Amino acid sequence: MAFVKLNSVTKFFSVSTNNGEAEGMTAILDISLSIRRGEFISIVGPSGCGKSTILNMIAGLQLPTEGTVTIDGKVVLEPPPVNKDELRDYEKKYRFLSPVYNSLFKNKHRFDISMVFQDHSIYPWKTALNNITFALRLRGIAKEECIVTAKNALAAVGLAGFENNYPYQLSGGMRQRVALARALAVKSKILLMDEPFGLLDGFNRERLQEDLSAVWSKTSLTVVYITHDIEEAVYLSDRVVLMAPSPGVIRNIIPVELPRPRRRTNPEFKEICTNIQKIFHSELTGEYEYGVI
Ligand SMILES: Nc1ncnc2c1ncn2[C@@H]1O[C@H](COP(=O)(O)OP(=O)(O)OP(=O)(O)O)[C@@H](O)[C@H]1O
Repeated sequence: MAFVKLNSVTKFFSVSTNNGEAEGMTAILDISLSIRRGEFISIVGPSGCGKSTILNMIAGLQLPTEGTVTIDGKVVLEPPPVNKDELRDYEKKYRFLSPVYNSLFKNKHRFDISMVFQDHSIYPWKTALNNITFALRLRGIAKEECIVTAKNALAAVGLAGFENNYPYQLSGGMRQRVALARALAVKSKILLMDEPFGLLDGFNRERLQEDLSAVWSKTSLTVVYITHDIEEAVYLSDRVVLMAPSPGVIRNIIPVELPRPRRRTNPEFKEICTNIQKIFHSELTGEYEYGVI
């Protein structure tokens, strides 16, 4: 059964032209996608095809223009009402979007989602440990438990011994590990990752992919992962969703049925990567680089 579901979702943005007139653009058109609980799914596609827009709608940060996004059968975000009284109820209903409200309304329904972005988004004035304990404290967890959980999360991503380092005392890869540790520590059910390793060098990126895959295998976390890197998508995912632009649509969904941990040198692994590249070659025109779209 689908855990995260996009039902015929279209997203339309209005933008202003050079002469100040409003103009519309359809970022994604009629997208349907069902993601199983505990599944690791990657969305791959050229720049501007709507990958981040999909992630934002799952997170409840953007509202679909048409269609719905549901998590566990519940609509993530409904259009705001025009009537003032109804608006008050609407705001109450969607308080879960703020972690502070999450801790205040623990027993109310909420969608447990963590996000990791390309720029690590960790607080520069807090140590690695305190970046994580802060997120846990917001969820109403007791101080002592926060410290234990944060230490374990840092150890899980290879940062034991760096608890008291500030972000400026860590490398880019280590900072991204802190962001990953924070996302894992809060024990959300869904992890949304928007090109999280995109700024790292090849060596660091591969190490982080391996660690993410190992950590994910031990959880029941549902992951939606955005990348431009086909090899990365095949390494990490149960299924790879291929998108095409203008407007953004799903072209193909490719299952990756290889045992884990995966080996990039495995001929079957390479074959899947090559097949996906072929699909892109046949679908798209324009600039194309080996392995990265
Ligand atoms: N708030 C917005 N207002 C107007 N247009 C937007 C807005 N957000 C996104 N778009 C447009 O929607 C389209 C899809 O954007 P989106 O960021 O989802 O693409 P993407 O596939 O994630 O791109 P990239 O790989 O470059 O990050 C783009 O053409 C973008 O310009």
